[in-house]
Amino acid sequence: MKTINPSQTDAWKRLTALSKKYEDLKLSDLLAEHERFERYSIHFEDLLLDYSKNLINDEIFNALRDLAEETELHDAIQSMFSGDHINQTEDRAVLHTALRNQSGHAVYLDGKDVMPEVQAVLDQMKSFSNKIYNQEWLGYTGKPIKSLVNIGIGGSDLGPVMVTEALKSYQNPKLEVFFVSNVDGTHIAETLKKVDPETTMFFIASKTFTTQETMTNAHTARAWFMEKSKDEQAVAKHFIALSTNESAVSKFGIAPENMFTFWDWVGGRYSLWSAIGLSIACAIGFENFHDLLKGGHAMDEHFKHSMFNRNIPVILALIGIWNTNFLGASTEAILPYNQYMHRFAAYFQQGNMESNGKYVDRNGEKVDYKTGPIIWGEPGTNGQHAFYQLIHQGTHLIPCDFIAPAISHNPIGDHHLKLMSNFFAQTEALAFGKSEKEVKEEMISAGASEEETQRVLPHRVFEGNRPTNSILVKKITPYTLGMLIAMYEHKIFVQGAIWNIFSFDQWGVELGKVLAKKILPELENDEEIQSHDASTNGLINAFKKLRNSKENG
Ligand SMILES: O=P(O)(O)OC[C@H]1O[C@H](O)[C@@H](O)[C@@H](O)[C@@H]1O
Repeated sequence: MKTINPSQTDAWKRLTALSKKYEDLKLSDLLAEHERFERYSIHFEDLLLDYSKNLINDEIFNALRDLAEETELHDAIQSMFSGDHINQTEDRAVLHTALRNQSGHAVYLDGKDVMPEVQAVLDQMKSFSNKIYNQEWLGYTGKPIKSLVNIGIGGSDLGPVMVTEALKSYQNPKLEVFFVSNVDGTHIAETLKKVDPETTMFFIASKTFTTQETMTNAHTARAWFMEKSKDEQAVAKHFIALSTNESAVSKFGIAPENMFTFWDWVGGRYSLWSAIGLSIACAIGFENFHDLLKGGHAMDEHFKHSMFNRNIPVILALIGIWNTNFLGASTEAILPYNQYMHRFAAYFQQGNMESNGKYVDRNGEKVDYKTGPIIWGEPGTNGQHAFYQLIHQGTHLIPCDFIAPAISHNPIGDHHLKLMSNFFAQTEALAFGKSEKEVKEEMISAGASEEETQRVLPHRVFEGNRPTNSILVKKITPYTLGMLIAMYEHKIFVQGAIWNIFSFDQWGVELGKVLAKKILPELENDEEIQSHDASTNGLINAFKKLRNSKENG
């Protein structure tokens, strides 16, 4: 991939000028145009993206599309799908799309087709997950497995958690799934209280098989299991590994036949499509897992082959760039109006922030423009009663993605209609707000005095003009969820390509890890510490005093 500084392109300069020219652009004016919805929305299969409630017009959109052209996005997409080592700082290809490739065509990496290996692991996953799902895999006392415990963190946790939660209505009711990620002993302790060693399968999920949190939790789980079973042979029936690191897996004591492999060209935060997704396949059944892959692949094809102005991930990415780099937004909220998707925003917090949280460009130089936004969100309508106040009337511009299914898995009474009325109401309210005139009329007709109306008026006015995307799908099925995940993955990719940063490394997580390793032995005794700065020394020494003090406990 070539390195092109986006802020030096003609399109960027035009966009800067356009942000001044249209600084008074009003969503209420834009949305008065009858064809606005037809022109600023896209259907792809059962998915609809409405991006008409954004502060863009044709001139702005064309300049954004030119930015994509000028920064050679076509070549970047081509490079990723064709297995170039686009993760240059780690000298790796980025081929998670091969894991869900349903085309029947080869995917070459350094001249070798990776599809046979991908298929072999999928076959292994299929046979294992069928046994678990159908209650045919028996534990060391001959009972079927009832509890699945995935031990992993970051990309080896968030994807499996998010998907198993989102697809809970597909789960075999005979199975319960648990996720242990935090090194805080509470996480594993509380989980072990709920499971029985005779009927529990532990999935040790770690790409590197060296991550401190995961290995600590895995050792604790194995010690607990050994204490209960008192049988070394029994481990093979209750522990499997999902990893790229064969030697560390065998050192831990897991036999090769109980290891499900993947490859260095699968980034951790893109790995739910790989063996890391095995807990998903076991919980919802392999066919459903396969549908998830198919949905992801459908979005890959759309992304690869659609023109930029009809390309959902590209459009989302360009709108994000407009909001971030030209309208001053620093954050984006993801708001699924679907309770099952309650971990979706948390999942893309890692997906987006670990990928595009970079201040150095592909030349190793500090960027002079903003890169990845802060991602957060909660399911609607909970968020409405928590943080929407700030989105409506705060001083920050917070572009939001609203996501909802037309059909609920739980069609009870009028719950879904109420949920959806909130979904539609919020984007309307954010766009149009409420004028002084409206507030005045409303208060007077409710019997408020002129004086009271004047006093409260400014507080009850909503400026509006807050941009949103609305994403509607028919139903949250494995296939649709696959499409949605791949849609955001590619949005992140497009933004990273345009921002000229490396989206597939994560050096930023290293420093803290290294320092924690250095500090750990210093905590193992009660000696006073002098080896750090004033604050860190002070904190460590206070911690040592506190843990030894007799008072309160
Ligand atoms: O799967 P592993 O190797 O245990 O890594 C877990 C996580 O570790 C680090 O925080 C990062 O590298 C993440 O991208 C990764 O997902």
